[in-house]
Amino acid sequence: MLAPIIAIPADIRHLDKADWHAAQTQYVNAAVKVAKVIPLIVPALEDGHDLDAVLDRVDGVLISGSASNVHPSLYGKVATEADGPFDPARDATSLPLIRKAIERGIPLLAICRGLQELNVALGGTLASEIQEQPGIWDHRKPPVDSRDEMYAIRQPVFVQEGSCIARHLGLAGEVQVNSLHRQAIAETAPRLQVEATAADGTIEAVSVIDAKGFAVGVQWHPEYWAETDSPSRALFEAFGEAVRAYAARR
Ligand SMILES: N[C@@H](CCC(=O)NCCCC(=O)O)C(=O)O
Repeated sequence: MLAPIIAIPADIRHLDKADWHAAQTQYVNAAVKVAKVIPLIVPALEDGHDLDAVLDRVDGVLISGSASNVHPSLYGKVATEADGPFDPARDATSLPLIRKAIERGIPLLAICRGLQELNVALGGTLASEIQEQPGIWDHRKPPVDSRDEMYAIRQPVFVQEGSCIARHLGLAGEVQVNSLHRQAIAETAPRLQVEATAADGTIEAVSVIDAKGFAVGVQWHPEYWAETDSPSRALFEAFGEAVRAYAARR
């Protein structure tokens, strides 16, 4: 059987005086080496996309993290400069892609910004600069140069027994993860079930209620250590299995 294909919506990045449609290597590597699927990077378009044409041709969707933030207008807030940087083309591509994938039952794994997009796509809201709230840790990207240190596994989250994410991770209770975010879910979308939290109450994992298949989001970055960290590997292997099962049915 040919390796199934997944869609990864791109970011718009500016490099060499040009705009690029880009995805980070860590997501591609986790997809290819652990989930054993072929990622296609989907261009981020503010308009003119035919996402049904994309979804007719893929067997899974992986929504990656990004340093940019979902535009606050998409969850009913007035944007301030502090809420940036923004990536409207990414928003315009990811949010409808998420809704369509859920509707079609295409396996969906949403990571960090992807979890935040999942929440907004289904009607939830986000909080910014969460570290400034009383009792909330600093979940931001550590100010270091080495990416391995930046993505170091350094904080416990607590996974609910019997949850979808527990099944995919192969464990429940405390699991150690990395953390590189300054936003988080504020109001959980009606169709999302919280399945893991940090000790400070920050939502760390959700699943889609009544999903037709694999449909979870995590605030941490399992892709970065997917080859070596057991829960990270288990999550990407479970995603790959769901994608292959979808491909076989399709
Ligand atoms: N911007 C959002 C989402 C955070 C996220 O996806 N972080 C990944 C960092 C990627 C990088 O900087 O290399 C937030 O801050 O909450």
